Order: sequence, then structure tokens, then C-alpha cells
Amino acid sequence: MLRLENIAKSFYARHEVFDAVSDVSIDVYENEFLTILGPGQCGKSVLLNIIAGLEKPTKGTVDFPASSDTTMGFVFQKTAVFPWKTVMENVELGLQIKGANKKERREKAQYLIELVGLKGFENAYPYQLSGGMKQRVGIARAYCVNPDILLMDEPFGALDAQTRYQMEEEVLRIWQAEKRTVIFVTNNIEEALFLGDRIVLLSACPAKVKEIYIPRLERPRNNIDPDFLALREEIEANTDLAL
Ligand SMILES: Nc1ncnc2c1ncn2[C@@H]1O[C@H](COP(=O)(O)OP(=O)(O)OP(=O)(O)O)[C@@H](O)[C@H]1O
Repeated sequence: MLRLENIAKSFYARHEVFDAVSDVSIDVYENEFLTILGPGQCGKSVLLNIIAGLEKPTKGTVDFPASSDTTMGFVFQKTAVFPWKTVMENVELGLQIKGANKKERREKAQYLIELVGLKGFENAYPYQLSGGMKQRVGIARAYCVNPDILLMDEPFGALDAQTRYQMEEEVLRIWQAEKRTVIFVTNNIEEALFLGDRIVLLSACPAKVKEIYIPRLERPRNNIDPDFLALREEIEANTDLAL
């Protein structure tokens, strides 16, 4: 679905060259849930922005072997929901920009609002929603344009632990209902292990691929299962300290 080949990214700041990403090659397969795990400030967001086309790599290529018009949706850590728009208007925005007629976009948005558990909140404004509910709006909005690949950049990083667990279960439920290729960035080992078909472990900055793990764990995964804990420990031992 997506092939990253020898991606590197350097910034020129304060008269110095700063390497954020170095020689990253990853193949991403159709409909897989790929988690990208790495310590804080290691270059995860830079890598995801390169995949999204928001940043240009200094070296390397991003290819879409399956189709040249592969589309992407993005869910950010702090979802940029428009405060003056209702939940419905926020979710249907992408389709509106694409020129879909009102009936078509309302139907699609309504389906997704229900899928993410926000039925009854269609006409609510963001200030009336909790942090977890706003992230649900962000997820519904990203799905609404039918992207081939969904990019999520620490979408639950700002949520409390309880809401975060709940949202991790929700995002898997949605992924199972609406199969899509998902690339999910996190600095949380447990989250990466709970969600990922594969886990790409990055090194500290500049980000390089340290290891790719394929958890042989059935879903729904249980974070107190001995196999889960053993793999968690193995990944933890191999993880660089955050800068
Ligand atoms: N436009 C830029 N100019 C200069 N340096 C940058 C730029 N964008 C990112 N960086 C640097 O690249 C490094 C990696 O940043 P990035 O945001 O990708 O880290 P991250 O792994 O996503 O961090 P976190 O887990 O804290 O979100 C940081 O040191 C950051 O300051």
C-alpha cells in the first residue's frame, strides 16, 4: 500500500543541521494496523508528516505501489475541530470541500457519527464535548472522506488514562467495521502493543527503525496476559530513553 524507502529528514536551524529522521524504510500493507512507536521527540511526527505529504523528505522516496491516487486522512493529537461548527458540520466538512451534495454527505456523516458513538450529539458544538468526544469527531471526520490510509498522530496522548483505554478499544472496533490501512504513532508501548498488527520501534532522534515486532496475540488483547507482558518487557528493554 505504501513504501518508504531510505527516508531522511534534516532541518537547518540556528546555523546547524539537525537530523530528525535517518534512513527509514518501511513497507505498509493494505488494511493493516501499523503502530509506530518511539521515545518523545524522536521524529515520529516528522515521519508521519512526510507520509502525509506535509513535509518533503531530504532523502528517500514515498511510494504508493497499489495506486497513484491513494488518499489519506489525518487525526492529530489535538484535533482541530472547528469551534463554530456543530459535530455534524465538522464531520461532513471534507465531503463538503469535495463538492458532495448535502444528502450524500449527511448520510455518510450520520453513519460515522453513530459508528464513533456520538449519536444524539449531531447538533452539539465542540465546547459542549469532552476531550474524548472531540477525538471521536476527529476520527469520524477523517473516515468521512473514505481515505485509503488513515494517519493518526498520538490521537489519545492528551486524554486521561481511562478515556484513553476506552478510545483504544473504540478505534479497533471502528477499524474492524471500516477496514482501512491505519498508521498510528504513539510513544506508549502498551498502546502500540494493544493496537498494532505490527509495531515499528524507532530509535531516539534521529529516528531509525530499530526493530519491527509482530505480536502473536489474539484480539481483543489483554494487557495483563503473560504473553502481552513478556513482549511489552522485550520492547521496553529495546526502547531508547526519551531525550
Ligand atoms: N520544522 C522543524 N524545524 C526544526 N526542527 C524540527 C522541525 N520539526 C521538527 N523538528 C525537530 O525534530 C525532532 C523530532 O520532532 P517530532 O515532532 O517528529 O518528534 P516526535 O517523536 O513526534 O515527538 P513527541 O513524541 O514528543 O510528539 C524534534 O527535536 C523537533 O524539535
